Amino acid sequence: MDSQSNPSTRPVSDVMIRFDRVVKKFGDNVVLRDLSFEVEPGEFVTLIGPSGSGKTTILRLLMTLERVNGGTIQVGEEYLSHMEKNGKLVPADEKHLRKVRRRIGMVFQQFNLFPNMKVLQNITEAPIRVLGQSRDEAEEKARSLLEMVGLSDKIDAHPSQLSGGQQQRVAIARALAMEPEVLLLDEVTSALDPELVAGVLAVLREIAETTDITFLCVTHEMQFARDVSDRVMMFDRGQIIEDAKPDKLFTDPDHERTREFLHAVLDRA
Ligand SMILES: Nc1ncnc2c1ncn2[C@@H]1O[C@H](COP(=O)(O)OP(=O)(O)OP(=O)(O)O)[C@@H](O)[C@H]1O
Repeated sequence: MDSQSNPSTRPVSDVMIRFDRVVKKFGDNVVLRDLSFEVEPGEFVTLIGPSGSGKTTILRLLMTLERVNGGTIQVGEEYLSHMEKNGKLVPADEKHLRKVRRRIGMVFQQFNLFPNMKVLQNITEAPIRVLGQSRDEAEEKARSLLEMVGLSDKIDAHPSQLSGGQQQRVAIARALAMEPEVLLLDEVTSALDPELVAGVLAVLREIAETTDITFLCVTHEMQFARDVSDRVMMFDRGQIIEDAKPDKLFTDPDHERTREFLHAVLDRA
């Protein structure tokens, strides 16, 4: 068996995210069935698939908002559900979970900004409280991030004074301020008016191209997925049925379900 086909024998330094035979159930509903996949450091991987197939569940497991019912998840060399103690794997405690969680940022469909804080404070709050940065350091970083997302002039605005697209760009800046190694994107444009989508996608594209952050992205924006992803995984009924480079998957998929899904999505667009 080559090392590619057996995730558990590959050196961990090659892998930023590893799901190894993960099972996730909600009651009798088995959402993920022995799911295994890996994402390399710096890769941009997109998950596509029908509604309800378990894509968001994958991201929520990585954020430790859900727990696995079987199998293991690793971020870099660290397990989410377990930690190493005296050479043995034991169940993770809260401190360990916080440490792993800190490596991961997430941007949601709903921007979830703090409504009572101005844009600047929305971005500096967590770096000051969680990373222990000084206010000056956090504000300097926030200013450069706001420039990156094209919102330098909104630094003193409140979220309610911004468009949805601008709020989402603040949410992206806020996630980046925590210096994540992994950024999870969950349908980040689906709550936006169509004319605001391009601005948000352009920002994400720039971040993907100019940083070494590892991305795991769930989206229905097929053109974006095709342009930005290193790999696209087609997900159906709790399993990856196809995992390929975007040009291959979008033009010549191997699996009939992928073909049907792409037709359905592109017909709707
Ligand atoms: N907290 C929960 N309790 C019970 N069932 C849940 C919960 N979260 C998700 N599910 C179920 O798990 C399945 C997968 O949901 P998930 O949100 O991961 O799918 P998805 O592929 O992201 O779908 P969509 O594209 O519609 O967001 C669905 O059947 C859903 O009803």
